[in-house]
Amino acid sequence: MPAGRCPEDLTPAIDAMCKVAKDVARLIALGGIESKLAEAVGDNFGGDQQKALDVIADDAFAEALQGTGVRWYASEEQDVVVEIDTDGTLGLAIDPLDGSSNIDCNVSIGTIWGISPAAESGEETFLVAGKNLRAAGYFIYGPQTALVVTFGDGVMEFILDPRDGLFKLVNERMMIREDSVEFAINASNYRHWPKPVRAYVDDCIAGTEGPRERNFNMRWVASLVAETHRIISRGGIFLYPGDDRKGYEQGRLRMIYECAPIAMLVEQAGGRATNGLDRILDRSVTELHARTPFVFGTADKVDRVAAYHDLPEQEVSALFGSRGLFRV
Ligand SMILES: O=P(O)(O)OC[C@H]1O[C@](O)(COP(=O)(O)O)[C@@H](O)[C@@H]1O
Ligand SMILES: [Mg+2]
Ligand SMILES: [Mg+2]
Repeated sequence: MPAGRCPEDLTPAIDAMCKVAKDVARLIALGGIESKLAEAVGDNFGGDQQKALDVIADDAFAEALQGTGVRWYASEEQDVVVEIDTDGTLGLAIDPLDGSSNIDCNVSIGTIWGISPAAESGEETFLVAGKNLRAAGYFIYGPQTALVVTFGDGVMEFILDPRDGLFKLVNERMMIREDSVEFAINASNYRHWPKPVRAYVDDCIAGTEGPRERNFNMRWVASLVAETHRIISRGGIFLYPGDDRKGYEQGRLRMIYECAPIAMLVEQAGGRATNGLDRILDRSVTELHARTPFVFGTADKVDRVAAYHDLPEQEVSALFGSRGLFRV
């Protein structure tokens, strides 16, 4: 990363992660030729199947972060917080490989991370509100490998130049556009969603004939990183609500190493990130792998989702779908 763009005490950790991201990108490019990266190798603490690349990426980041000032390492792929460097002053939370279900089909995947001040224990470091984060970012491994990062003063985008292996600054201040008509949600779970979420999506789908009086478009990549990159690049809204499936009461996404870092990036790009109602960065969880419902994107769209939660019961039920209160 070019000098002066990153706080000095974070530079060794960020540089180390950039080196690993380059290796991971190369490994992904060789997937299927040299190794079977999507092969199932076990289960993680959250009950998800671990793919070979999940474990390779986790090992590589944990090793590279040694001696970079990181004391506590909280990873999706580790049962508990790991102490890397007793003298370190930082805590690093990481989803080493996001979008694992896309490894075998050549679709964008990524790495999400957030850095906070280290406290005396791993729990005290990570079981606090996300507004404590000093930096957050993701690497996206797609047609281009990119780093999108914030240190609390806007969001920068760097693209990896394969000719010299350097991350080059291409966007000094990414801002979420407000005019997008795209929403992202896994619609196969429609019947499980809470009524306000169904009502919100019903109204998008109703298009010009519904209360929104405009047509919308839908995208679902199933890689949070890819979804975030699209929304930060051109606007829209993402929803992964809690639903009535067993184990999905708080949705699917994990607060500490997925939602909080993405929420910081989204806010720094002028957007909003909530659990449907409340700001993600004001909330904390009581377990390392705890999940949270997650809604983020263009501010007015995210606010609108919260407003649907405040509508009276009859306004969000299927039989009274006119959303009269929104029309007046
Ligand atoms: O398969 P679903 O339920 O649509 O969930 C997709 C979501 O799960 C995730 O893949 C979870 O992340 P991991 O791959 O790191 O477990 C997100 O990237 C994505 O948004
Ligand atoms: Mg993930
Ligand atoms: Mg993951």
